[in-house]
Amino acid sequence: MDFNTNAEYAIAARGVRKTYGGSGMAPEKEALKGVDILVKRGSIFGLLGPNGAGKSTFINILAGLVNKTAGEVSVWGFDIDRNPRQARASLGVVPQEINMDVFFTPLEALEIQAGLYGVPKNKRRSMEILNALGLGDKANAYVRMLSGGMKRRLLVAKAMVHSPPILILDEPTAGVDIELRKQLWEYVLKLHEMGVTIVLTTHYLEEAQELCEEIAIIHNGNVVACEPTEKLISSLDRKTLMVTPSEAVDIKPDLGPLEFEMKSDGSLAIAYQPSKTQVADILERLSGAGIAVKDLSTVEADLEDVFLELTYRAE
Ligand SMILES: Nc1ncnc2c1ncn2[C@@H]1O[C@H](COP(=O)(O)OP(=O)(O)OP(=O)(O)O)[C@@H](O)[C@H]1O
Repeated sequence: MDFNTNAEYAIAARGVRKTYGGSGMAPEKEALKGVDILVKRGSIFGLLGPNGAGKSTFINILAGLVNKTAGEVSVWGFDIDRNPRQARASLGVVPQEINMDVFFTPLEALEIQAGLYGVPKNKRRSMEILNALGLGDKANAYVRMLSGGMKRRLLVAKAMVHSPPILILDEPTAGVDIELRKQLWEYVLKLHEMGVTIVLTTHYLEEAQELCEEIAIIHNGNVVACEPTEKLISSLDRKTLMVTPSEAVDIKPDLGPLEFEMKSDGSLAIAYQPSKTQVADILERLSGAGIAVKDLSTVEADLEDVFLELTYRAE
């Protein structure tokens, strides 16, 4: 990794460690154990990891809310130790929890937030942001009257008041139904099209696979992978061959060392490693077992397989 050209990166983190001090009976906790992460400018980057992996700790360090124990971090080219203000001004963070003063209207909430960030009145874009997030017609409604999905979009709006080039979303769709999730992503993608770099943490592998160009997987405070999504998935040497036999197979056929599963619709799902086994070999075994093939297709591994393999390897 090349850390000297930070200008190319929205976020460059090297050797980041965080040890939370113990208190009372609680021992010290090493939440990050030397994390290297590079996020390209203009990309959509996914930070994945099981509960307690260290994702929030990493984001809180970027946002200046948690002090790292060691390592270097720059945000939009600003070192978070030497230029904390510029670094902080370069990102907007959408928190996990909906924590808003429900007695304000969305417009007021944005104006207050802009004030906190010192955005001069003539530079504020509150209405523009509300419109972009589909909240224009709710500008003057009380926040407590908004639906859960609208409140989440308002959180995104609040994070954007100072026009940061990077938007960080911490578990933005946890507990959000599919329709609202789709809507939220539409708006986030709109911001991305406008040039905003997006970093999101998620437990939803499918979501990360669909949206993120690059993915880092954190496990137990270590980065176990940080690669373009496609590469990550293709690095996994695992595929499944789905076979529909011409005639129903009643008893479990003898396919030698091949691992397979008989599905309720009569098809066979045969797992194989493309580097070691050719589809032709599998077909030969099927033929040897007296199974004629009516149809077949291959299924690529997905992020879930990668995730399981990497986190398993890292145990
Ligand atoms: N303030 C704190 N003091 C002590 N330990 C902490 C503190 N904050 C987090 N931890 C511990 O550090 C580890 C990493 O936590 P962190 O919240 O960063 O994980 P995460 O990946 O964001 O998990 P989640 O997906 O549940 O939010 C966990 O073991 C957690 O218990």
